[in-house]
Amino acid sequence: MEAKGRRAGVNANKWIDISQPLDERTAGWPGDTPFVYERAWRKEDTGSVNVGRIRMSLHTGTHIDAPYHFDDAGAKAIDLELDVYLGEAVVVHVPGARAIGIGDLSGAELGQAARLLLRTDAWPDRRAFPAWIPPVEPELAAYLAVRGVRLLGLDLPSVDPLDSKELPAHHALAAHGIHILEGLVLDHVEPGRYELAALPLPLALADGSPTRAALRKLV
Ligand SMILES: Nc1ccccc1C(=O)C[C@H](N)C(=O)O
Ligand SMILES: [Zn+2]
Ligand SMILES: [Zn+2]
Repeated sequence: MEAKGRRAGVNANKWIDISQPLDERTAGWPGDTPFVYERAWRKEDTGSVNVGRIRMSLHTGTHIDAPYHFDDAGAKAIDLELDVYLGEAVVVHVPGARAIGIGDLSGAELGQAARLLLRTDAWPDRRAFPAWIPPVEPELAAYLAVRGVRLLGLDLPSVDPLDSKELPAHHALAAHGIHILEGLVLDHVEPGRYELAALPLPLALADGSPTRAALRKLV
């Protein structure tokens, strides 16, 4: 007989939410479409149900970038391989970095994980868009690709400087087959090995997708 608390769904090793809540106060990219939820139909009126609709930039809160975001010939959200967004991930703490490069990861245990999540702590107040973020150095892409990394996630709204037009890190990562997950919440996550789930929506034409990202400690 299974011990109490060990049944499926009541496991002590719970999934941890690492997503930003989406509401009117979520800090979007300056000038981009703000998040709005509204009830298209109200239960008072329909007699049966509330039916909501949302309007938002796909790059709001916790989201993935489809390559089409920065490459007109790039893959759309629906085309992205599910395996990239499900599986073992390593969380590495890189606090206080001016930029995130190979040197910041040399001491880290990347192990066999194909997914690397960087906890920078550089966006402490997520209700306001940051004035500055530490960018990912494009040279990191080749270093990670050699180690088998296929997804780079971080607790920042971009992997490039906020005013960048060339987006060197986005392009370098894509050129090395590394997908991008932005806007994570990792304040409460200790470095280590986890299982990650962060699937994009099957948006057929889209340049990105919001995602509900979650981690579970690997034991
Ligand atoms: N929403 C925008 C509007 C204008 C210019 C850039 C963005 C971005 O979102 C860039 C960011 N590096 C991103 O991939 O999420
Ligand atoms: Zn994005
Ligand atoms: Zn991006």
